Amino acid sequence: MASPDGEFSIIDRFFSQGSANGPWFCKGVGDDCAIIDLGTSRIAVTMDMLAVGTHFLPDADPRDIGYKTLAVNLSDLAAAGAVPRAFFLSIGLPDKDEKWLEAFSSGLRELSEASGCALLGGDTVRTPLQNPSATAHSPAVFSVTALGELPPGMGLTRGGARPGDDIWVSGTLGDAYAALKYRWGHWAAAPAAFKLMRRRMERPEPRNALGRLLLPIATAAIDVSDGFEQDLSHILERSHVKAEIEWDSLPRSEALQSLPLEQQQEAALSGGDDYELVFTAPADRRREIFEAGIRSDTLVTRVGKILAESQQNDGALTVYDGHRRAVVLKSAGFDHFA
Ligand SMILES: Nc1ncnc2c1ncn2[C@@H]1O[C@H](COP(=O)(O)OP(=O)(O)OP(=O)(O)O)[C@@H](O)[C@H]1O
Ligand SMILES: Cc1ncc(C[n+]2csc(CCOP(=O)(O)O)c2C)c(N)n1
Ligand SMILES: [Mg+2]
Repeated sequence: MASPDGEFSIIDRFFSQGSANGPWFCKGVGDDCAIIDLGTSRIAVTMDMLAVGTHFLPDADPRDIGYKTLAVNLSDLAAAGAVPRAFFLSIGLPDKDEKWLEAFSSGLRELSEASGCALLGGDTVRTPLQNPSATAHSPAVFSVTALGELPPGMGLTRGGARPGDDIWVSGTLGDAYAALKYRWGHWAAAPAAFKLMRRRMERPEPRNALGRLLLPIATAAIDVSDGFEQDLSHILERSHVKAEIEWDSLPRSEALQSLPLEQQQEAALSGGDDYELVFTAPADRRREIFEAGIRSDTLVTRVGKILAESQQNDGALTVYDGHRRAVVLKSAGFDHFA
């Protein structure tokens, strides 16, 4: 459920009314991508802005910052099932730090080449430091707009889940958040486990190959940026359904499983920064989904079921442990303003 003081209430109140004003048929604000229908084809468009301090630790490697800035946008295209084709980059620089720019642009280029998504334009401005005595002088904000291609009439959204559908997750959940908690000094982990989890935080793998294969199979999809529970709830709201999840079936890495259960639950259910896909599909498509997982070399795990809105359970989403007791969540997930 969105907080009345949070990020989503700002979007709802001030920025959700515009989609009827233009001539392009497009699904309205509220999905991972705007899907623009040009008749003979469709284009999925997404924009994600990132800031040092909010999305990256102040000492993050600028190569990883470049890589992740594009990766999180490709992840939104994956959630629509779109093939990444092009992106635009805006960047604010306090000064001309060539070493930083070299590293940032090489990380960006690495994923651009690997994904076939080309940098076609952007904007570069000076963003003076507000506090001249600040020691940090590396660029602070970057924004990418990414465009992906969809076949005519197609495109996954958050809105198509139906009662009886299975709920699936790609990859594993919780590693990036656990790495962040370790870096903040809040949690402990063995060095080898931290190394694996840190990689997941620094270099998320957008699931575009899987997303593309799910296009004719899945009924709804979203990528997990703000936390599994919160992001699945967006599917539930927009599809007007409820859901139940089996905690024991949620995919977790061995590294995460080395942490105490409470920490695993906080990280996997509400941590965020995973950039995995959560998607729904009818139960008779299971074999095709496993095949899509194999073809895209991506782990796919069935974690729960979509219920009708009228079906009895306490909230829209209940996560059950192995004894059929509801798992109580410590946090509602990431929100910039809540
Ligand atoms: N300032 C804004 N103006 C118009 N629409 C907005 C604005 N901010 C967000 N949105 C829209 O609100 C919806 C939810 O945004 P949100 O950023 O949560 O989605 P997301 O990009 O999938 O998530 P994340 O940013 O965590 O990757 C999206 O459809 C997005 O395009
Ligand atoms: C320094 C630091 N602090 C916090 C986090 C975690 N984090 C930041 S933004 C976000 C959600 C997605 O963002 P958005 O909704 O803007 O796309 C998450 C889970 C991090 N990675 N680094
Ligand atoms: Mg998204």
